[in-house]
Amino acid sequence: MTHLQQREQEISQYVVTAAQMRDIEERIFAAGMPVVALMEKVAGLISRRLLAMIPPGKSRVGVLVGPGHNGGDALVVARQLHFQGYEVWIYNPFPKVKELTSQHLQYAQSLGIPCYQAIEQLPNCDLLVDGLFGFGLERKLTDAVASAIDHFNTWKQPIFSIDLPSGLHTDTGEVLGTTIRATNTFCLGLWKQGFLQDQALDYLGKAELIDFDIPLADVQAVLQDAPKITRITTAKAISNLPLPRPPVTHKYKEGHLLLICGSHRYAGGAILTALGARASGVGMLSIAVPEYIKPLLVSHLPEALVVGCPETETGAIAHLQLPEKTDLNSFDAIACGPGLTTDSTPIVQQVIDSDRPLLLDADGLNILAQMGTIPSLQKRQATTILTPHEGEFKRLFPDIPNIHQDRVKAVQQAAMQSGAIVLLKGARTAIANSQGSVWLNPESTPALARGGSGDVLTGILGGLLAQAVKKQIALEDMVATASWWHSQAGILAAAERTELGVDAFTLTQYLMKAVMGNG
Ligand SMILES: NC(=O)C1=CN([C@@H]2O[C@H](COP(=O)(O)OP(=O)(O)OC[C@H]3O[C@@H](n4cnc5c(N)ncnc54)[C@H](O)[C@@H]3O)[C@@H](O)[C@H]2O)[C@@H](O)CC1
Ligand SMILES: Nc1ncnc2c1ncn2[C@@H]1O[C@H](COP(=O)(O)OP(=O)(O)O)[C@@H](O)[C@H]1O
Ligand SMILES: [K+]
Repeated sequence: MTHLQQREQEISQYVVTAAQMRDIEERIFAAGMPVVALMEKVAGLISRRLLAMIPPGKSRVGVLVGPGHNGGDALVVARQLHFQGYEVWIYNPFPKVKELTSQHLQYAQSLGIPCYQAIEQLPNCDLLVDGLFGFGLERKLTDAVASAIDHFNTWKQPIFSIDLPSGLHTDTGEVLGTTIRATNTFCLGLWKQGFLQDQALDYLGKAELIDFDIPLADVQAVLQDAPKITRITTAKAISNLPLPRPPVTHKYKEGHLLLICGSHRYAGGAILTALGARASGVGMLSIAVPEYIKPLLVSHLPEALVVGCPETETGAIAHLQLPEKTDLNSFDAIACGPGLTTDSTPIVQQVIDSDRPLLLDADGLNILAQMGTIPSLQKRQATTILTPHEGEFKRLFPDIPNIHQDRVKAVQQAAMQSGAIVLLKGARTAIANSQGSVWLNPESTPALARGGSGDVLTGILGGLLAQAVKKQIALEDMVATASWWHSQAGILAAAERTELGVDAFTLTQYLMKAVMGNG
């Protein structure tokens, strides 16, 4: 691996808030880096990326300049594009701007770059560079600036945002009044938390990190006391996989997973979960289902040990009937929930009472919510993992408000309340443990917004957990890896089959490819 690749891997795993970014920046300036030199450097990197991206023949550029250093960055970009032969117009409606920004504005004007205060004066451009606000935005946008942003959003031209689409909250990704809808965003220095929150995705366009050589020592110095927020990178996710296997091993050393899933009503969910578990490489897979659907599971997964259980009148599992000499202690991990219906309450209680690492999903979560025994999870001796989508999350944690406003905070609170590792599903899945550490999945695809794709995740994760227990890999890391794997398989499948082509069964068929392609 080259030095640059290593740097890219390291820097891309950090996620910061605006306050942390400011502290990091201050350390750099305090160490002697001149503010003006850093701005010149950062804007130079932005210009270089822009020049590589602007299609040939597109030479008319509008540059939107705000009152702070985001505006300063934009002015340096404007000057550099001007020297590259582009026709540049500046839009700056602010009567008062920061000192450095003001100097750049003065110099740009001295070069003959026109600067306008009113939108109407801005001629038709091929593209816009948005330097209105970056991480310094604190208040809601109103009045003239807000209507200017709304106006630019009606333009058809591409908009390249510097650092953040102007108007977006750096930490929560919330729209502060209104926000530029960017086609591309150049996130400066370190990934900001808002980039990994669902509500920001409509505005970010294609986001990329512009690394401007922030010393890792400064990042670590600022982040050490805060709860650790990690962006799940491919390199890290792959390194957590139980690969390579030791040459001398046997099936029980590679983890034994018990899946408890399915009902007459939801037989398919059991198959999808099991196929996800199969792809995880788990050494032994046992699947407890209602007796009636046992033949179905056997026909799909001939390698699995399928345990038919007595049924309720409604066709749900009434109670577990494990084979002779087997009890819950025989398993390295248990995954329980997909397709159970809410008639399998005693089973959920039984697995909670066990001392095995336990993953609860779907109806496992609904039953848990009905029982109202979340605090009792704290007493479990082994790790509990909850994987709710937003609906399940609200039923489980009704007192955590505003889940949409800040999913990172919501998942942290849920993990602390329950003592469990909580994986909150979504476009940008967020995972937290009870110590407040968070993992965010930066890439996924809306192709996964389909019934059954969560069942597949439960299978992958269950299978990885069983292996992690055997290999003493931190379970949090496995939860992060499972989330990454699930999304990458979706991305790969969607690339080959469009976003309409990724039904949950198809997704299971892309799981191995996703790892092989990144190995
Ligand atoms: N992170 C770094 O180390 C670097 C940051 N730089 C740039 O500096 C930016 C941050 O600069 P600033 O701290 O000056 O902040 P911004 O440029 O994001 O904007 C803050 C300015 O907007 C005003 N403001 C805030 N909310 C407002 C509202 N609702 N309506 C009207 N005005 C409002 C503030 O009073 C302040 O003047 C970054 O986003 C980035 O573009 C780069 O220049 C260099 C390196
Ligand atoms: N817009 C989206 N972008 C990316 N991933 C998504 C999106 N919508 C849903 N997903 C993912 O798809 C899965 C859906 O799971 P879930 O809601 O439990 O479905 P089901 O219960 O039908 O299997 C989750 O892993 C979720 O993160
Ligand atoms: K911006």
